Amino acid sequence: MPKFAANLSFLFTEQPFPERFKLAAAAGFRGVEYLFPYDYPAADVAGWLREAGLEQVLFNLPAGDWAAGERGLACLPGRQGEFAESVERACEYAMLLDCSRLHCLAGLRPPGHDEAELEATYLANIRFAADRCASIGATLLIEPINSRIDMPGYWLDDVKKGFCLLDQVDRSNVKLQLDLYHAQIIQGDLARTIEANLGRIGHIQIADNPGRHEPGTGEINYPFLFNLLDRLGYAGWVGCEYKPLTTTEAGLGWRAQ
Ligand SMILES: O=C(O)C(=O)[C@@H](O)CO
Ligand SMILES: [Mg+2]
Repeated sequence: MPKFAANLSFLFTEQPFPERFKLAAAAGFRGVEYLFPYDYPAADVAGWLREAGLEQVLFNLPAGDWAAGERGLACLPGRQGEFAESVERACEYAMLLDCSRLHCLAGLRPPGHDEAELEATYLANIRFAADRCASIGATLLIEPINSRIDMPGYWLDDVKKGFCLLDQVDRSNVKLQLDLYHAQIIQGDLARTIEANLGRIGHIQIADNPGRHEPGTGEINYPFLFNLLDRLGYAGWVGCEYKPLTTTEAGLGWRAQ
């Protein structure tokens, strides 16, 4: 089986954020990821990781005004200064948390700008972020997210577009974050997509479809895909980014199958 990381924005939400680290460790996870650490001092988060014996696998760059509905800054013309600040803040946390993967949200398609302008803005921002990440030994991840159900208006909403952007960015420390739940909604053909692009995939996330619940609750054949990842020698992490159908603990049985 691959290495599974608990996503603490989705799992163990029965308890406050600081408590979730030890719950993840007690449930057998060795790594954690979450959306954002910025509500807490990095030294506190580092302490929770250390006490639980966990590796910090991944978190996101600040993504604009999340509460107001923003979902990243990278494709937004006119927001480059704020984007640069978000890169700096994420890198400060990554160094203190010893985290070598950062995910950069693309943003929602803004009205009044053509596709060429959004793409040029995105590519320039991603190259800037990649070079700063390289200076601390980190990989920058970009993730296709479905815009049909979970994030209407999201700009990077196609898996092929994600791989095409990787080619254009042309930085060896930029990889694709393949969230198999989103990929299933966007296009399916999961096994072939993994097999054809393994070297360009820097992180994987899982949830079943429909519902975004734990593996085994929907149409995706996760035992088959986990076997495939083992057979292909995928050495990265698989983030458990799903909404437990009932409780987190009750929904962990799929790992033993
Ligand atoms: O929504 C997802 O899927 C993610 O991986 C998040 O990090 C994006 O906010
Ligand atoms: Mg995801």
